[in-house]
Amino acid sequence: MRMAGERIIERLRNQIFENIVKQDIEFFDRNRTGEIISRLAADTVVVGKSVTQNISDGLRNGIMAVVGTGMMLYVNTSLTLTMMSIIPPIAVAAIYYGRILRDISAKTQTATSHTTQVAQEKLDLIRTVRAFAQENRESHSYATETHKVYQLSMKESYAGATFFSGAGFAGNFVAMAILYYGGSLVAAGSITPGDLTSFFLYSTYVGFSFMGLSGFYGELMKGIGASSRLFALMESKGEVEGQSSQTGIKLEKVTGRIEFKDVEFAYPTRSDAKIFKGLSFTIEPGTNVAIVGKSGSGKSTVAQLLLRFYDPSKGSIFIDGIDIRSLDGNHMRNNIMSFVPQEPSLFATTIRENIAYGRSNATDQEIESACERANALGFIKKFPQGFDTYTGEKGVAMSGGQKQRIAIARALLKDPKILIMDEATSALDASSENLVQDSMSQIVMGRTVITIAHRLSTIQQADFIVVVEDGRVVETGGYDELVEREDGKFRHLIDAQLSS
Ligand SMILES: Nc1ncnc2c1ncn2[C@@H]1O[C@H](COP(=O)(O)OP(=O)(O)OP(=O)(O)O)[C@@H](O)[C@H]1O
Repeated sequence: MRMAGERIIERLRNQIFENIVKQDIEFFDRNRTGEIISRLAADTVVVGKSVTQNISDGLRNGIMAVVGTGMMLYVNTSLTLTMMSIIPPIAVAAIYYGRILRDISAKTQTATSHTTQVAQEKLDLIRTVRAFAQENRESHSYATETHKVYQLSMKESYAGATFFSGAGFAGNFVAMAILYYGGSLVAAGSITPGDLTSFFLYSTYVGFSFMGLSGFYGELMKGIGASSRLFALMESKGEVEGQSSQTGIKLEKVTGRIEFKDVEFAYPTRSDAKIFKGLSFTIEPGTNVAIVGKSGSGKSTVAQLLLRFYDPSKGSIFIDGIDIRSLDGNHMRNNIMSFVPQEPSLFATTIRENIAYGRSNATDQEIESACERANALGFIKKFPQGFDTYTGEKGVAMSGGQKQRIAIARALLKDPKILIMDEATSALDASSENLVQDSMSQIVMGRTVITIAHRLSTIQQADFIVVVEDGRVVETGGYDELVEREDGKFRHLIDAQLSS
């Protein structure tokens, strides 16, 4: 029974995590995922306990109660009815107790996961906390959260103490009633002293079984309280169909032509703030294009839409003339595109595993070659442990520039037809930036590259520049051509950057 229960829980947990990983990006924007994950773990423990331990306890106590009652009836019916008079009030009390436990359990699970979320968030930002000398404030906020869990646990204890002491008192009262009534039956010669003794023993067993069943019911209700969130997570589905599904067209031969056509978009969490109001531009295969614009103009959002983290509310995005909504999202991201995010975060593992992420079968030679093209090989080889160097949680043991070059190498290893670099050189110092810029000719070779550029100094090598403003494309052209336009938008951006 226990093994089967554990297997059910294991499957449940894996399925739910799989479901969470496949949610649309919006799910992660809306929810505090740390809280969900810790709640998932806490809920699974409670439900697991409920399924594995209590079902076997429940079965054992149920069988004992039925057999014991049969034996009691066999000895004496009226004594059995006296004994049974205790059941209706205890059953009613048990139902109330179960409901209270279910509600407290749900609240405790939420409070516990919130506590973990608070701790995780504060510890993730420990450098900021320390830099602003806010350790005491954060300790206090954690203590406040744990106090809520404590208060709920106390409530659960009070409810348990009230129910079990009440039930115990009623049980003792009935035991005395049986002795009194049984004694009078013995005195009247209706039953023998032996019958009364055996009846009393049976009733003790039955009493214990009923108490066990009440406890089982309480634990079951706790499990139900904890499982409601698990089932909600299992059933939750994202709004962007197919974002992570493996259905749709799998493009095998891609030239890398990209077209945004009349794209309108607002982030689901801020649906009234339109980022794009008819964005249209075309990128020819094999070109190196820079998207520029003021801060907050939506440059990074272009990458998010192209990667299909979100779908436009109007208009379409095409790759080689095919609407990306009809493509297999997984296949597209795995085989056609690579992405270097604005703030590359690394997994807490070795440099090698970070680079091979997404292509775990890559050979050492392929990894080295990708690093060479990203100008990362030099610094990696200087580490005593080379590719086996541990990058720290989220890559904290690497400098910003090193993280970016590792992220570029990771993207290049997949040899994508479309490479999206979201300000990929912003954390590099001047000399590292020059190194990456020097290797740009190797990076762009044979693919379409979209550089989402904040620092305009980094885009001189771009074949084509797209200027975004107020949700639309306001200018396009080559670097020299745009710089020469006296009243041009790009020229204004350059002037503004030079004077800042
Ligand atoms: N996940 C999100 N949910 C809601 N709004 C968002 C989200 N991400 C970005 N935004 C908003 O969308 C707008 C465009 O953001 P985006 O990051 O695309 O700008 P950007 O041009 O890349 O800016 P920067 O150059 O400063 O990085 C901003 O106003 C931003 O606040």
